[in-house]
Amino acid sequence: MSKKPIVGIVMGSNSDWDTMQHAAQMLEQFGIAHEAKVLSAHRMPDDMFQYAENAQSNGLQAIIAGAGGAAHLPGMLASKTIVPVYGVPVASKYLRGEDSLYSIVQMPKGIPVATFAIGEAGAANAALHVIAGLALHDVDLAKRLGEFRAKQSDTARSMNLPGY
Ligand SMILES: Nc1c(C(=O)O)ncn1[C@@H]1O[C@H](COP(=O)(O)O)[C@@H](O)[C@H]1O
Repeated sequence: MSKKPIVGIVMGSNSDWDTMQHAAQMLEQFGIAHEAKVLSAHRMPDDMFQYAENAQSNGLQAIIAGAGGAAHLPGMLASKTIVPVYGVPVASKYLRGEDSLYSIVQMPKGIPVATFAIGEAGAANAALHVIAGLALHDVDLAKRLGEFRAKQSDTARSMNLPGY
């Protein structure tokens, strides 16, 4: 994307990309300029702090942060920026992402992270939620989001069950 990113997608490891690419695809589909990078609170804390500190001045309006296991990345980002953080729990190897979910969702009062479902649906929905926020001030985007929803309804209406 050549336009200046307004949404940052970050994740603790490149092993999270299978999940987080669904956020990127959704933003791409709606033409929202974004960036995607690996950023770990645990493995590169100084980089993570710098990213959060510069997020607002760099023009980011939302950060979608995915992490698995001891998923501190979204919460630590939120503690260093007032740009809204949308957390995506990535499914972990041993606890299937329940650890990621609880790590992200149980933020202390005062430092919010909007937390989504574990995995692919959570990543896509985080992007859709960001898009919905942007659409409040963008008539064309609102129209396209409405069309997306209508198409989804049509697909659901046309679902048949074998024998019924
Ligand atoms: N939860 C975090 C953080 C963090 O929160 O800073 N950094 C990496 N990780 C997670 O570790 C998992 C395993 O990472 P590797 O696959 O690289 O071993 C990933 O799901 C990543 O998000």
